[in-house]
Amino acid sequence: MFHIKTYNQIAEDGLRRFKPNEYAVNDAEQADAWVIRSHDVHQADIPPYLLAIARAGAGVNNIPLDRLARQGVVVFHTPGANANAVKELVLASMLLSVRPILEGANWVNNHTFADQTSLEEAMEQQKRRFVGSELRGKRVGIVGLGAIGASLANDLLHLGIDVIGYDPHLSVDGAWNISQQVKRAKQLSELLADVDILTIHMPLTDDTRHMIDATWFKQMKPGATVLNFARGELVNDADLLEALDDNVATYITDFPKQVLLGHPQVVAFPHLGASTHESEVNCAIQAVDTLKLYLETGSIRNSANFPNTELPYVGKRRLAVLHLNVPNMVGQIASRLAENGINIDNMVNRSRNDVAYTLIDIDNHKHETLSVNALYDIEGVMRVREF
Ligand SMILES: NC(=O)C1=CN([C@@H]2O[C@H](COP(=O)(O)OP(=O)(O)OC[C@H]3O[C@@H](n4cnc5c(N)ncnc54)[C@H](O)[C@@H]3O)[C@@H](O)[C@H]2O)C=CC1
Ligand SMILES: O=C(O)C(=O)COP(=O)(O)O
Repeated sequence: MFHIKTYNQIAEDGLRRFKPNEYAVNDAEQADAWVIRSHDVHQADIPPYLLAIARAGAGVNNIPLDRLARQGVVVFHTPGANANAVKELVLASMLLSVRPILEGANWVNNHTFADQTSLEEAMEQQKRRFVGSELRGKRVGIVGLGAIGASLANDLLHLGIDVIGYDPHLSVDGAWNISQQVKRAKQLSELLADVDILTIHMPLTDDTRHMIDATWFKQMKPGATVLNFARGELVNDADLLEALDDNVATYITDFPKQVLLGHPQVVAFPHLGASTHESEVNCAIQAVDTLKLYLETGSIRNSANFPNTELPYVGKRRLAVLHLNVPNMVGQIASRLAENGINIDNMVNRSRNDVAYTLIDIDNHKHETLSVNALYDIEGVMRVREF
């Protein structure tokens, strides 16, 4: 029986995939794994028995990935599972940025009129205040062409928008998802100087924190709009406030900051990007399925801190070893097994940055006295599991 603890609102459709005879959800403090969304793991105590954390969502900046990797805790996330929800909110925000839709709705809702005739007269007289412009023909710059950025780029083309993208780390697979009509900026400056709307879709990392600062804003056209549905900490708020007094007309974000609240040129949502029923279900299902795969077979899919490592589970005795990525680990593991008279039947070893993972299927008949302690003796082994 595995024990699972959840943080945040995780869709029932996902949690139901934990079969009650094999999993207990939120019934014990000592959980083998957590399922979370934006819960801040940086401040959390990580118990030694925790095997994995599954983030039902894309961004993993709320999780100390490297520290957990060295503790042998595998972190999963759900790439692309909420991209459509974010994209649709970004599209809505782009429409809000060119037409004073909210202002018009607020005006009509916040007034009282003597009768229908006076309502209609007032409307006809006031509507000139709410004239906007169209998205068609505008130029939009997208920074980060991953699941959200790529899907957005393709849809914007259908709206008659000129799209230019920048992503220095774009994978070949990622590039295949993007229409050839999307222009590629080789330098960020090519994009910034030229767009009416800039939208950010890159992850928050130590390299990107506060990256969007005065050097970006100063290159932008007067009257430009900046959309940030990625993370608040990507932006230097002081520089943004100066830019809003200067050339940037509007900032629309999913990540409100105290210093920006109430600013007349700022529209902020309470982190609603992934909050659709469809996206919550997609994320929860993907998170639970990858977690179950790991807990039940040792295979790692969609991890954010360990290499993806899959070995079909054929019911043989299996050892799963999380270890540092240093020379001769596989040799040492194989020697220990040989010393114990154990024959390796099938094996896979993958590495990622400082850590690595070795999955070994062993001969079913010769292992009965095997103790995983023999492998823990090897320096650099973080965790050994037996199936
Ligand atoms: N508002 C919300 O509720 C949500 C926000 N997000 C945020 O959006 C981010 C992106 O999400 P996805 O598109 O699903 O992730 P993704 O991993 O598919 O795409 C991120 C892209 O950013 C690119 N990138 C990395 N560093 C870059 C840089 N310095 N300059 C330009 N591009 C760079 C990567 O190469 C990748 O193609 C997430 O990391 C998360 O922070 C994601 C989902 C929901
Ligand atoms: O997936 C992401 O990166 C998100 O920002 C969504 O966050 P949430 O699951 O709504 O707390």
